[in-house]
Amino acid sequence: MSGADITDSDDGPLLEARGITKHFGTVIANDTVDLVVREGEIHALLGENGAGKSTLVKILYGILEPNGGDVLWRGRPVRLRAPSDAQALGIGMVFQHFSLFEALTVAENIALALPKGTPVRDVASRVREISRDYGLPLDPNRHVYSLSVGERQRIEIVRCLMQNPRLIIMDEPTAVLTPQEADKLFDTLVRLATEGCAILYISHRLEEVKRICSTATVLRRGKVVATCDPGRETAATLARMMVGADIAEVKPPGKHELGPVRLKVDRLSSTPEDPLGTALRDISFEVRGGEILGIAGVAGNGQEELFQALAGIVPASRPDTVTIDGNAVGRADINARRKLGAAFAPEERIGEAAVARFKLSDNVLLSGHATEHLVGNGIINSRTAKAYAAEIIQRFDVRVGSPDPEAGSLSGGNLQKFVVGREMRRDPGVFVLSQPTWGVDAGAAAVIRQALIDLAAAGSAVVVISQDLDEIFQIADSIAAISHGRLSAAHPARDMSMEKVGLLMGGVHASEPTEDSDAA
Ligand SMILES: Nc1ncnc2c1ncn2[C@@H]1O[C@H](COP(=O)(O)OP(=O)(O)OP(=O)(O)O)[C@@H](O)[C@H]1O
Repeated sequence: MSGADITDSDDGPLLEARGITKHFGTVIANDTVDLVVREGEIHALLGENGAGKSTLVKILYGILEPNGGDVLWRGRPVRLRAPSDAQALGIGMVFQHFSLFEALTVAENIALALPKGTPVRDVASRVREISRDYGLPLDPNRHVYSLSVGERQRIEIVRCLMQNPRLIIMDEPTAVLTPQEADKLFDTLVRLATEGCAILYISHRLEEVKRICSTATVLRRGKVVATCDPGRETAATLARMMVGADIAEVKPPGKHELGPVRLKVDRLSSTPEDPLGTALRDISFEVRGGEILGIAGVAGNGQEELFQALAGIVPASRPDTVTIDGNAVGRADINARRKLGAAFAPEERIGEAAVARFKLSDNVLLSGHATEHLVGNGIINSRTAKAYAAEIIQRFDVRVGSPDPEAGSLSGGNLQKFVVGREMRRDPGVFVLSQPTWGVDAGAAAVIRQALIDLAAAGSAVVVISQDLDEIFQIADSIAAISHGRLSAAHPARDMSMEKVGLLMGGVHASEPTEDSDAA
């Protein structure tokens, strides 16, 4: 793409949404929303969870049809019935969850998105060109399974760029990236913007919005409540626009005595069932009562496998590989571990943590049935389950359209609040969470982080597996990093810096020799 072929239109802004309204049953997800996106601007779309951001961009990309309002492209009304209509205009979208085939190469994956019959060889040379021009290093012949999450995202971006877009929509693109990868992405976006391409950018990370976006439209409960230049705001003023009130500051864990070891992992190694998974190699650590251990790492380095081993979803080879409050549970399943007072909140909300077609009260049963008297004599106590769901909704400010909706109708961040809240209400003695605030807005993230700090202060042992280093530094007492299935030693958070953790995430410890003593 060259800057020369992008001409400013006298007809109107690149994209304009006028009075867009979208209902889901009784929920008004977008309420007469106006939005103007101009050529060459990086435009943030901000709002707390459930504010209507995803709904709006799905309408602009032709995935959803609005109930009312108009979309104008260069001043002319357009109807977007499918993504192909949006693409034909020059609108591209980079999704948060990538739809790539692991067993195919980069070039083969991209060819699938192009008109039939485009030779893979031609695609490969275009990929090389684009990746060189935009500073997006990508080898077209590599297989997707061998790539990091950052590299996978680059495929989506290159795929998008091959269609010569005038507007790129990005939904939380940095949530899965290391700080270094995020910096590279920002360079690319700024470069694209200089060439006239517009970017509509959804992010809950307000500091990065301040850094790269020149305009922001703020949504609250489906309505536009502000447009501003984020560079002239502080993260706090932006958050206030989103929420309509000040956000509570997370109070860092004060000095406190640690209790006895509550979770112990001893020489955990594993061979993944999934050939594309990561083998865990000789992982050992301890977490005491009162302690939050933050495990940093780029996705795909064994986090999922570690979570599954801790939760008992995949049993270890020896009972004493995992010990909870002195009980050797390495071979025990998740319910046996829950009965010992442990709780687990996985990264995947739909499928693993919650069932989309179940009501929230039924989702309470999913993890609570083993421990909470929700099932007696084979009969489900649905009244109690409903009361628990209502309690979680209230405490974690889960935004719902009706008192007990299906999990699948919640926005991503609201479902995450529900899942974390469901486990938290059981006051677990050992609590393991993966990406606890992924996709959660600043206000709700503060509530979740504070709740974890308070839980630890009351004597629980907490493990937070997270790619968000700000989060780890905000809440953890000690920090380790996982890379290529190996876990570094844990260090007190006060002795760590972003750079040190970044290096560990990059695997400086992974080449240290260790004995694989527990390979299953
Ligand atoms: N398919 C659906 N069925 C019912 N309600 C829905 C559906 N999709 C979205 N909603 C509701 O519409 C509202 C807006 O949701 P949307 O996903 O657009 O919010 P968001 O701003 O993108 O939130 P998040 O930051 O959590 O992703 C929410 O109340 C949500 O529950």
